[in-house]
Amino acid sequence: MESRGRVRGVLVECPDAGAFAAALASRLGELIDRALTERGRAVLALAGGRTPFAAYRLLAAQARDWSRVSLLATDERWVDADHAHRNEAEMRRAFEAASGVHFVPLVPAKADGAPNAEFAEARLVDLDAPFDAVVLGMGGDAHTASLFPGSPGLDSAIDPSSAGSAFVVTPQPLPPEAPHARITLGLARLKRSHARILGITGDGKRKVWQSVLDAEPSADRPIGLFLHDAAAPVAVYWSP
Ligand SMILES: O=C1O[C@H](COP(=O)(O)O)[C@@H](O)[C@H](O)[C@H]1O
Repeated sequence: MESRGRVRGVLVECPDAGAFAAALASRLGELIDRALTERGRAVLALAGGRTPFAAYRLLAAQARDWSRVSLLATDERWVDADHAHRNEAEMRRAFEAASGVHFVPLVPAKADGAPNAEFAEARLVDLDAPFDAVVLGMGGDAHTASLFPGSPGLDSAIDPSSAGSAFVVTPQPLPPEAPHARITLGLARLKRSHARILGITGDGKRKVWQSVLDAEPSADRPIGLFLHDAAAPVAVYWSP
């Protein structure tokens, strides 16, 4: 436990990417097994992007009854199910070893027409209990999930009085590595979890994380809306 900025929280510093993946997979495995023991079921919302995927592959190799585990992305790109930028598709590949695990999509298999959150909301109706774990990532602009600073849709997605759990956010500008509108879980839904974890790697992201802690919470740095909430602490996993 250590104090950073004005926030107390857990920081797990790992010496390298392998140790980061192992530590994250181990913690997620503990959280899943606790949920299975206590509730007979586990539901996790997992970051997409790139950073956590080695951890997901290690997690998937752990032995347990995966048929009682459901996974969804914290956010999804408005693309078809087989698109290379679809977070869910990448997760399905990472969890191939986890026989029987369930995936809850946030976007229809054919992402036709204007992006909308109706499909996601319909899937989330059955997942009203707190998540067992939420894994967040963070971009260099301090976005998390698809809560992109300064983007259309952000205000509703971070407003605790907004109805619903899922929102359309269109990053502005569109990130070159995944230039798509997004469906993201909102701030309140992401916080409603038995555990919140942020996974980041590299000195650049560590500096962003520290600068967010040192600043007042603001919609300009959406990850700070989690990191500054003492009522919903975030464990941070980091490696160079
Ligand atoms: O677009 C996204 O970016 C963030 C960060 O991704 P990373 O590749 O820098 O780890 C990710 O957490 C989010 O789920 C994803 O859709």
